[in-house]
Amino acid sequence: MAEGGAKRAASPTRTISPPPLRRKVESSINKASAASFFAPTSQKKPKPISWRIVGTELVVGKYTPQKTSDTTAEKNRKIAAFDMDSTLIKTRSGNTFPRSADDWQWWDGSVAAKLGSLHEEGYQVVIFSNQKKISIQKEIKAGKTDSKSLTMFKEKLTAIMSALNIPMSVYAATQATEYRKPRLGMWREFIDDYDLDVIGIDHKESFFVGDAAGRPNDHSATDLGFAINAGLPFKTPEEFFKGVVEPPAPVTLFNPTAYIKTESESVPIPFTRKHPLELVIFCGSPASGKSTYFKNNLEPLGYERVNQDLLKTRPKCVKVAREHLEANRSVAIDNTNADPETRLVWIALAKELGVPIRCVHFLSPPDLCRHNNAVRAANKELNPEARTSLPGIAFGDFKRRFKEPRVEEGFVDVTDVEFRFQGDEEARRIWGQFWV
Ligand SMILES: Nc1ncnc2c1ncn2[C@@H]1O[C@H](COP(=O)(O)OP(=O)(O)OP(=O)(O)O)[C@@H](O)[C@H]1O
Repeated sequence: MAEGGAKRAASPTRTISPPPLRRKVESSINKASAASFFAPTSQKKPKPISWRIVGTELVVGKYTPQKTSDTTAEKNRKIAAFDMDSTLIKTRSGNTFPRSADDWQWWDGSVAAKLGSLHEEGYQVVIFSNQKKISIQKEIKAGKTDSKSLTMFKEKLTAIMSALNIPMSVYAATQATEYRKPRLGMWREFIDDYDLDVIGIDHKESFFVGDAAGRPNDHSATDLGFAINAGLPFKTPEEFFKGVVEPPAPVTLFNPTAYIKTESESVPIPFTRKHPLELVIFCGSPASGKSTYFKNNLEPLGYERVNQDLLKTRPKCVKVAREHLEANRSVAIDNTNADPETRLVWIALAKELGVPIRCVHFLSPPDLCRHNNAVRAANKELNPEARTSLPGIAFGDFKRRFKEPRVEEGFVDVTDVEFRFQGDEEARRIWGQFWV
């Protein structure tokens, strides 16, 4: 379990075809700003554990026993990957969250021996954990190195990895960025750290074990989604450590593949111009696909784009839209325009200038918009305007204000737009993963 929640019995292994091993996603994180790569804490006497902090979002620990034999294959390596909380360990106190660094015990009596055997069998052992309770940002800003929560995490992992005493590493995502499971940032970082794109991974023999499997009492399905994204067979701790078998649980994460249509289906009905000069306003949630739609459909027809994220204020938007219309250039207002009051500003402008006004309404549901938001923030190449991740409140605010646009408000027409994925194979591979 990543950050609290209930757990249940097992589901059988699921296997899916692996994605290409590695793709250079331009992280929003400046790696140069990260602490030196696995720098030992002392130059004189290297300790078995080294730590690396990436930005404020990822903690990486690597444990190398003093006396160890390298059992891993030089080619096509087998990976034994685990979630941590409620998978390898649980609290001793019985609390959902640990009280102190020593508030842990093995999740099951078989854990330590089993991980030791995996090492003997040539597996590379790694932990991928969501740890949003660890705070880094505040302390870095204050010029300190470690927060209390980070110190506690390091102490706990030092004890766990020392007890196992096998070569292993831990990746902990501290914020809701590209590193957070089910997203693949930690997996990519791991592949990068161990040159696994060169060495190769035996996906059939590798696996990921986690308790967030989407079963009725699970707090989420982020572990299952992570395994599917990484192309790893998935097991629950009950199945892996106790041999319990249960029917597969449905993946309860937002599955974007429903929006990826076949080639012929994926061509949206084209937007057509109705008047030589017109004002078009968009209405749709943040990250519903408005700007992408403009770029694909209206820009080629010669419409000018007015967008408040770029122009900052509504009066500025009105001023720029007016200038375009007075110069005989059709305009699209690429804002959310959630309610009739906001839309009235544009209807009034159109009326004043004697220009017909139309509305394009984006039907993308909230979970799709959240998905788009996460994909956009984490992938530079799918994010031409370098947008950062919008907070959840942005979606709630839209929902609260939203009133469906109607022709009676003063529009010539209202065009409903269903989301259809458009992009090349690489964009489809990224966008088609579980993100939220
Ligand atoms: N038709 C599409 N096909 C594939 N991906 C899309 C499509 N539309 C949007 N996306 C993805 O969703 C992200 C968000 O879309 P976009 O920026 O167009 O939304 P928006 O409604 O303009 O957002 P905002 O209101 O926050 O400005 C894009 O960066 C892109 O990754």
